Amino acid sequence: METHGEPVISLRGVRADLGGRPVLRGIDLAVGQGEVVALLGANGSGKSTAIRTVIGQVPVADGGIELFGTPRRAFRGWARVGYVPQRTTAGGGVPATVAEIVSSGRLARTRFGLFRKDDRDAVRDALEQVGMADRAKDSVNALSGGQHQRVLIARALVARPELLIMDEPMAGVDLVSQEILARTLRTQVEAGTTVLLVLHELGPLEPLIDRAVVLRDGCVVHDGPPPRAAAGTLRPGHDHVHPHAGATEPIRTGLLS
Ligand SMILES: Nc1ncnc2c1ncn2[C@@H]1O[C@H](COP(=O)(O)OP(=O)(O)OP(=O)(O)O)[C@@H](O)[C@H]1O
Repeated sequence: METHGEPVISLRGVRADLGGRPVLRGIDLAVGQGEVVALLGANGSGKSTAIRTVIGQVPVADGGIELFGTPRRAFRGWARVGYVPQRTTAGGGVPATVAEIVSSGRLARTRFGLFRKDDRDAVRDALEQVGMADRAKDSVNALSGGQHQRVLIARALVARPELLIMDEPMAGVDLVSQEILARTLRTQVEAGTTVLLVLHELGPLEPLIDRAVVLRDGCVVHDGPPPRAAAGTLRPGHDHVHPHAGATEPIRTGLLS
């Protein structure tokens, strides 16, 4: 997939260690403006770690990361980036309302932390996009997993980011919420938002994905057209042999093994 101008995200030779063990072993990855790139791979292949190096939550042992053409260490434009973490601890008993959680994503865009009409409108718009406007005053602890995920996505969208980074947005999400999330993402992509997302399988997001990058054991083993889910090869525990467009040899991506 061709990229347009300077990449929005660029990783070059990125290495990272966790618990004294190498987890990323020289990752090269570029995401161009307006591109939608899926990061795929088996459990433990380093997908979450890769995106956490991008947002600065995991230190880089070697290599370089740039965001919007600026070295990550010098990057200050975090209001341009929306991040949806893996949904494990989110909410975790914190007594916050849906509107409060979403508003927290707007702070970087407010002037002096004061919420003006624009900011309140943005919170309402984001909640409407994910179909949660009628739950604004409810405690997040009263929500289902899928509704919770919709709130986290609204929080990422409320600052109107140019780049959206999401870690398994569909994991543990019911069908209704999956459809709403797919629709929300389509709206973002149509508006030109750049997207990097970790996925376990392409699923309902497949039509939106421009490129798939497959990790295995901390290395990129495929970077190109998304593997065809329709071929029925995305079975957990099996190597996925993907016939690369134009290549004569099939590429063993080890998608979910
Ligand atoms: N904080 C940590 N300390 C030590 N090791 C870690 C830590 N976080 C992750 N790891 C290890 O790093 C490797 C990659 O983990 P990572 O979460 O990036 O994988 P993943 O591809 O996102 O997997 P999953 O699909 O299960 O989310 C795994 O072997 C994991 O056990």
